[in-house]
Amino acid sequence: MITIIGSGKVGGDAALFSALKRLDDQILLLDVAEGLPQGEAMDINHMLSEQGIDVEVKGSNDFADMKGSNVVVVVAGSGRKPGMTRMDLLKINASIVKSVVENVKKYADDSMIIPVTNPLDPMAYITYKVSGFDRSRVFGMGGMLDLSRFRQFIHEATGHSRDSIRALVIGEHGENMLPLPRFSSVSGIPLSTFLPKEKLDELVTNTKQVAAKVIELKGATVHAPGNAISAIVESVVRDRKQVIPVATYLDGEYGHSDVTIGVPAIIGKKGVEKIIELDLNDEERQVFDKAVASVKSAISGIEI
Ligand SMILES: NC(=O)c1ccc[n+]([C@@H]2O[C@H](COP(=O)([O-])OP(=O)(O)OC[C@H]3O[C@@H](n4cnc5c(N)ncnc54)[C@H](O)[C@@H]3O)[C@@H](O)[C@H]2O)c1
Repeated sequence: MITIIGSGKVGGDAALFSALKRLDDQILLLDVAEGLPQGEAMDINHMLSEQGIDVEVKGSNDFADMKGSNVVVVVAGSGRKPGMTRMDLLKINASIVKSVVENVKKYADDSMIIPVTNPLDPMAYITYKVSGFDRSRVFGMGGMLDLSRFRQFIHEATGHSRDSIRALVIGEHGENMLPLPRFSSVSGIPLSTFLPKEKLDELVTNTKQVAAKVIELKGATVHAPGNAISAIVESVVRDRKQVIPVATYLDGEYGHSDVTIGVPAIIGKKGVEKIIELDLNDEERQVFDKAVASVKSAISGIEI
């Protein structure tokens, strides 16, 4: 069973995409808001009925219902309002994530947890610490979404099919994210073959800023994060061993310890099966280290 805790905009969409991809026979939506997960589940089940898909989506306010889950997505909490940074959400969401993870520990202590609530990297740290799970079982979704945005900008700039574009974004899911043109390609051919440096710099800047633009225009980002969650869940449940940037706990990798930050990792049925260490150049390393410092500073302000 896949459990999604937080049945708001992103949680609802993650359930929808997961059901359409038939990632499990049972998907549970949990929320503290009475009626919301039940209504969301009914709405999705009605759609699945027309599609002829035998995935059962259930909505509940009872955390005990997550017993038996192999994957738990934590997307409970407030979202960014226009003008807010992800860090503004830190204090509000830290206590929500702590209490939710206590429940995951209580009812689904064999599961993997995918934190999504923002600010993502500190929330992934809280999740890791509060759960006490092995670090391979806690990996946050942030970079997967950022890379889909980077991919879209590359598609717009080159005109090449989205299918042929591979992109990578690591670091903080926030102001210090690190889109990596050097590790992105069109059909395996480096991006620099297609676009001059100034254009690549522009795409990097746009990738960092576009979430705020979507929030300004429609109030929240919904479909791209919902889909990105389902992509990570898919790599786990189908043991695809895809290389996906996830916010996971570093223990010496990239020269850092005791911090949770976006790095590329092989994601399969055992969760994070291997962290891939890229040979970053000086410029990239500087941004990555700044991201680590930013997350460490956020973490230091939270009582766990
Ligand atoms: N990591 C990412 O890439 C990414 C992308 C988009 C959104 N987010 C984050 O995801 C979170 C949710 O965003 P949203 O737009 O779906 O918000 P939303 O307000 O639509 O939904 C959040 C839901 O969480 C529920 N909730 C609050 N406290 C809870 C608790 N203790 N237990 C269970 N449920 C609880 C609320 O009732 C609400 O239904 C936000 O923090 C947002 O910033 C992260």
